[in-house]
Amino acid sequence: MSARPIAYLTRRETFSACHRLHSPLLTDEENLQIFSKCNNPNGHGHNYTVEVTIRGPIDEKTGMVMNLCDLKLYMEQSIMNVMDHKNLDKDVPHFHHLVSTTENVAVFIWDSLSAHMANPSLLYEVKIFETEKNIMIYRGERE
Ligand SMILES: Nc1nc2c(c(=O)[nH]1)N=C([C@H](O)[C@H](O)COP(=O)(O)OP(=O)(O)OP(=O)(O)O)CN2
Ligand SMILES: [Zn+2]
Repeated sequence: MSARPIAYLTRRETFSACHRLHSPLLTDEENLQIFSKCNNPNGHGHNYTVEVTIRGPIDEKTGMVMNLCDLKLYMEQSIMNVMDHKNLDKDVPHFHHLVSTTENVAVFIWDSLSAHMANPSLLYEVKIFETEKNIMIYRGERE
């Protein structure tokens, strides 16, 4: 029996949210110095694009790594229902005490997807375009 080919499957979603960069671990002065305009108490918004990539063997019977309908559902549960048209800092409990940088948003999405997926070991990458110029990647690595 020959080894099954490994493929990568990506689905993209976009969501809109507002936030303010303010860390509870820093003083008000430090927050202003580090985050400058992004520390404005009025907050600001982004149209985020998120790409979730699945990596795994192509099933010989279904011809799929994962059914895209399942990935769509996982992304709705983990991303769209939780963050779309929300204030990340006020509406998402995870960010009540954690600064809502895109790095932290990416880790939050990874952990949330892992909790919803039938086989979380297939999750390969979460990539977020915060703006057209600012892009974050998280692959579940920790040190
Ligand atoms: N490491 C991080 N640094 C910054 C983050 C972040 O999430 N991680 N976030 C911000 C701000 O929230 C915001 O995203 C910065 O936006 P802005 O400077 O407006 O974005 P652009 O670089 O695309 O804007 P231009 O002014 O057109 O260059 C800041 N830092
Ligand atoms: Zn921002």
